[in-house]
Amino acid sequence: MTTASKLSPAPTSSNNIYVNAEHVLITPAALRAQMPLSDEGRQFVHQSRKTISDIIHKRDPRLLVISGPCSVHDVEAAKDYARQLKVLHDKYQGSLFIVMRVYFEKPRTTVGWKGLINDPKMDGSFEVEMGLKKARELILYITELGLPIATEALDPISPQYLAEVFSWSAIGARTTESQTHREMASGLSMPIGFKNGTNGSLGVAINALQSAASSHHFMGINRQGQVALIQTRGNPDGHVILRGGSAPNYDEKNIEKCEQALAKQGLSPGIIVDCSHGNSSKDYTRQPLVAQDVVKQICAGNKSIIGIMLESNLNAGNQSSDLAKDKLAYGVSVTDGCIDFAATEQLLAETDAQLSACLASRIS
Ligand SMILES: O=C[C@H](O)[C@H](O)COP(=O)(O)O
Ligand SMILES: C=C(OP(=O)(O)O)C(=O)O
Repeated sequence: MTTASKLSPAPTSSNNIYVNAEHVLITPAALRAQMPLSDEGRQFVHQSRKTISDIIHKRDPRLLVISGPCSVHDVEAAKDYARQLKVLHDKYQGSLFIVMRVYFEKPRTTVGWKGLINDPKMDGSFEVEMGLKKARELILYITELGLPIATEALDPISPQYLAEVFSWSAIGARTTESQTHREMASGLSMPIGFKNGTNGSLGVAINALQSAASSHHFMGINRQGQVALIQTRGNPDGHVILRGGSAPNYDEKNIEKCEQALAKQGLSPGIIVDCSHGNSSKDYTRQPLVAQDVVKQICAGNKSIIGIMLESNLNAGNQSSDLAKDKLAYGVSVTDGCIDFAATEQLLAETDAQLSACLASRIS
């Protein structure tokens, strides 16, 4: 110990040194009571989850299509997108099971806007309670339309507020290796896809599948917002999402490599191809090319590919999330670039036409 004269004054607590403030939020139970999921909505989510599980386990030969904006920042534009996607959902239900990508939480490489829940006004005011309410309002609306919803499970607390409405979730490339996310996935009620790592590593996703299929005990919150010991059974509907890394990984060789890695661990081969991110080399216009290649593989006999993911919005490209509200273009992503709705519609029409011809051969 140095002498007292050399010591700086001790803080009054040795904890929270770098914490500026804490604000207590509405509890999950209170939010759910204020904005309830109807009985019909619950039944719809249950049925949608079951359909996705059937696709994963090859009891349903259709292709799962997860399509929607990289992130939601404008609830009205997202509703507009949902209404248009619902038409395609119904039209192509013979060959495709179309689910809307509704991403509220963005994992950033360094820093940046972290999504509608974290900062709904996009101005650094971080009104998280407003974000949770806007998110819940949107997913209840989409459910009422009769369109299933997919999201990324990033924050380990938000599922108590929203997850009852989601039919599918992803664990992202930046968190697939995280024990916290694997534990959370082991208790989530919907099928969960694990992305390969941002560097392309497949091993982290395979390890995650094994972990999330197992039972875990960990600290979390309950519906009343209390810290609780959560004990899970393990999620039986895990699968891999190939999203590419420094190079794409959707080609036949990489799909085969993934099938072999899954088989080696005794895991059933369920693979979704994310047509964006590393697989499009971050060029959104390449997404249809990726999807077409994947559909070609399926029609050539591949049985392990169960779905595709598209980053799609009303309008093409992206714009900065730093723009003033009145300068933001309608229906354009503020995160990764997206294909527009017309391109999405054309791609899904082509996919339906090609798959319809080879669907029967997918039933093993
Ligand atoms: O899907 C979205 C982005 O790729 C992800 O959130 C990372 O974004 P960033 O690298 O711009 O932070
Ligand atoms: C962040 C995403 O993807 P990834 O985790 O693959 O980077 C995403 O799908 O929005």
